Amino acid sequence: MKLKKNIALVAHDNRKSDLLEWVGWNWELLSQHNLICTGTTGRLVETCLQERLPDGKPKALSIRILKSGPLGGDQQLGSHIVDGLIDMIIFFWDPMEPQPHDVDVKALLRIAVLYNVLTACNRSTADFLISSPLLSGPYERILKDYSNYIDRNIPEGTGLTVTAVSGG
Ligand SMILES: O=C(CO)COP(=O)(O)O
Repeated sequence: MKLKKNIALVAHDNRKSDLLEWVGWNWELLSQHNLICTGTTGRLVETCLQERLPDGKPKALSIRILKSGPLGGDQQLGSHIVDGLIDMIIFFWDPMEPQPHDVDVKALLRIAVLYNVLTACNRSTADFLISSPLLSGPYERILKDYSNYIDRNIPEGTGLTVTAVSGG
């Protein structure tokens, strides 16, 4: 993990105001990192940060806006995790309302655990993550070795040939 972190920011509609308040509180620190957001969250975060940047500095902001969550944004973010492009996720998901893309949300949270990505789903955890002394230095994220799984024997007769793929 480099000094400049790749931080994903995502919130469901009922939690967007909480996330924006948190972003507003931490704007100075956040604007020093690369931000990756799902669609609607991203547009709101961008506006929130641009309003706070000193005049003439909006270009200093590094923010990538993916598709909206229900339109595939969570899956895009999951794919970024698999590719090693995300260091931290601040994901204020809604514990009180089902989402049309609940399966995508679950998949995103699963893949974040699998790849040992820092994940905060509430404000207290987000506060602890953003104020961690580890944030301002390089950090080696330990990845579990899944080579036994990758090299597992597939029972004969499936018609499948398992070929090792570099990097798993
Ligand atoms: O639904 C989301 C995450 O599951 C967030 O999507 P939006 O940021 O597009 O609202």
